[in-house]
Amino acid sequence: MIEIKDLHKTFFSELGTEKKVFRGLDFTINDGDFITVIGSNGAGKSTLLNVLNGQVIPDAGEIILNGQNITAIEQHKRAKWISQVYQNPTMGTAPSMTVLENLSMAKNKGKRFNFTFGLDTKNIDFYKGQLADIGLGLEKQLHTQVGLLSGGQRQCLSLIMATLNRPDILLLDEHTAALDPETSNKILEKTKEIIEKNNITSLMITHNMQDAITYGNRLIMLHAGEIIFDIKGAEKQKLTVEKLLEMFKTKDAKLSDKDVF
Ligand SMILES: Nc1ncnc2c1ncn2[C@@H]1O[C@H](COP(=O)(O)OP(=O)(O)OP(=O)(O)O)[C@@H](O)[C@H]1O
Repeated sequence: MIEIKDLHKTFFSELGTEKKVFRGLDFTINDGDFITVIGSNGAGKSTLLNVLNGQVIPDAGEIILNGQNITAIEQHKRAKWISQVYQNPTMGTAPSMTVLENLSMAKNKGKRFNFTFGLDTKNIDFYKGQLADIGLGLEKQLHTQVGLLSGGQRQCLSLIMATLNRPDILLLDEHTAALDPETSNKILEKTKEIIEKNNITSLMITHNMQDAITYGNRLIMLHAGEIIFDIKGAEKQKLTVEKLLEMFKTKDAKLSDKDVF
């Protein structure tokens, strides 16, 4: 379980203007939740993920992971528990290394003397099976440099690398937004399969309303740093794109009366 308690975060631009992104957010993520996160531009979606992964340190508040306060734990140390796939396919993989080298590195993440473990040849069949499932031909390119792969192939690899050691939480920041619709669907279906099979607690940001409805057991709508809708289970299954768009229109009225701007 992850508890976010009374989270505050303000950014200052170079010109000194301030942007209060979170003003006391409370949010609990239950074990096994697969939460889709939607919301307007600048609502704080990526900042929420960055607070969880340790890239952004909150001004106040606490992040509690399975009872442990991890608020002050550095990003590279949290990587043991928290994995992320980014929107940009060039992030999350090492371009000058081969597919198999990248997978081997991910498998050994968190162990001492990573690189001396060398290639993880004993799991090659498993890797080939995972890569073949997605249908982008990667299983035949284990010895290809990752920098030469297509964006879709790199995202496929990033997803498999991020989930190899079953993280406590998987963060997906619009991880299929840069892909064509067919490739995006393939990666989303594989994402769902991996999450469900391994029961990985996950948050997925998307601007695609249909994907937000189709995937996951819970949907949150973030606006001006507040969760204005939190829809679960059977209620979520009844959602339609039209209904979500209607809900979007009520977003300003849903904000609490804290000092927003
Ligand atoms: N490192 C930073 N420095 C300054 N401002 C930042 C920083 N990170 C985020 N912000 C600002 O905080 C606000 C929230 O940003 P965030 O990226 O979390 O929004 P978002 O909901 O993910 O938006 P989008 O849908 O456009 O990606 C924005 O106004 C953004 O400009």
